[in-house]
Amino acid sequence: MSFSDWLREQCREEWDAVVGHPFAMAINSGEADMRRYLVQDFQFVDSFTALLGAAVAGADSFEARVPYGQFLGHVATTSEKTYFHRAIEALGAASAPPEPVTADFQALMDEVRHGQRYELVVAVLCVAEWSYLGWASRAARPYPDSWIHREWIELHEGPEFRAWVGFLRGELDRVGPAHREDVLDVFRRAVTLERRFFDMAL
Ligand SMILES: Cc1ncc(CN)c(N)n1
Repeated sequence: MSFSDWLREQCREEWDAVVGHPFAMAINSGEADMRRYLVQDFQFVDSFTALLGAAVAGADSFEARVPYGQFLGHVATTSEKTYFHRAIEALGAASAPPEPVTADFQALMDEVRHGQRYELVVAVLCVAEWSYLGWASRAARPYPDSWIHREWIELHEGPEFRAWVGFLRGELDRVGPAHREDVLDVFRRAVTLERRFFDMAL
């Protein structure tokens, strides 16, 4: 079993609650009310983008920095950024202050970013992306007609996103085992926050 598999096993109950969460399943069926969720998630993505920057800085080789840089460009400049703008406008969703779970998630991301421990930065990124692949890969085809649901699924599924998650898991497998307990602690906290985030949106 790889280290990332082992981490997931330690949090199996919470993990399954995230990837099978009723809100995620409602995204997959095109029935989720996305307003509150997206307004909060746009705030999550701000700290997430900063965390990607910390991964670029903290990685120990050029080969490792490049995928973070590529994904950073993806989130910050292209599909994901325009998705938020288009979707929030189409839904007529008013901006809102961070919910407690959003603030807690931002605090965890800021904590590991300021701590500058690459293995902990990767642990949070890996939970965020791997768990999203988990629920999105459960979506049945054809995807929903509603572009707001369909595009959100497509952003977290497909060959490119799978390769990105594979890269993150590989990094965690490479640098994590030397810091087993600390990595598990951060991984677990991030999984719990993912669950709470979907609870908030429901
Ligand atoms: C809360 C949350 N977690 C993960 C993702 C996937 N980047 C997200 N957009 N939002």
